[in-house]
Amino acid sequence: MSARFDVDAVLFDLDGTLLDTIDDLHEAANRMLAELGRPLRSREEVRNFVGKGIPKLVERCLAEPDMGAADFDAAVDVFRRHYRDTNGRRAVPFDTVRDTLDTLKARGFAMGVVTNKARDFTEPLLVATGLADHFGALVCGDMLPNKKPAPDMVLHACAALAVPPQRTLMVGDSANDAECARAAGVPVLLMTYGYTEGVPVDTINCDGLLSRLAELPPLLGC
Ligand SMILES: O=C(O)COP(=O)(O)O
Ligand SMILES: [Mg+2]
Repeated sequence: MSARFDVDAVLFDLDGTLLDTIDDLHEAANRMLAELGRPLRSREEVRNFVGKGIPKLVERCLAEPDMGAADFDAAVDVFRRHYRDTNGRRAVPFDTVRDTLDTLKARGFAMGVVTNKARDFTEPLLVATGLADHFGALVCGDMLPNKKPAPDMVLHACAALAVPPQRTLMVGDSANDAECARAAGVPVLLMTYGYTEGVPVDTINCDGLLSRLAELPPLLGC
């Protein structure tokens, strides 16, 4: 089968692309808000707040621009304490993720995860969901100075996999992934079911949309 993308490596976003993590994030956010005496957030609100890492999620949940730095840092610590407990409890791979990763691994593709989630939460989550063994590179939001949408994390993952950006494809769910990949010179596909910070996915500049990950292997020639 001819490949639409002639690549050796595939990089995946995590939240909203490989894993449905909203229930765990929502519960941790509302435990934090309850502990701080603030109004709770709906699942849909938290879904729209995910994408730029934990401090940004906490900032969006609180929506208190005048909060001092010390209080804000304390709120982030409260969120982290609760997320350590909820992380991985209800998170599950989206439909066809596991089988597709197995297929690509068997076909010899190098694979990496590029997520704005912090490393301390990403590693146990990949283990809890049984995905950890698929990836030769893991680049998390607190490992480099610049998170997605800056290109740094994708370039770092390419270097770690020893595959040049022009032989790599990114699969994500948000404008953060699309802009990051584009800036790194990597083509990018977006899942239609993910977390887009409230932006309609079909308005984001990318190389194509997938409604389930099983649509990916044929585009890579398998
Ligand atoms: O932690 C986040 O805000 C989003 O994580 P992601 O980059 O895996 O979508
Ligand atoms: Mg995402």
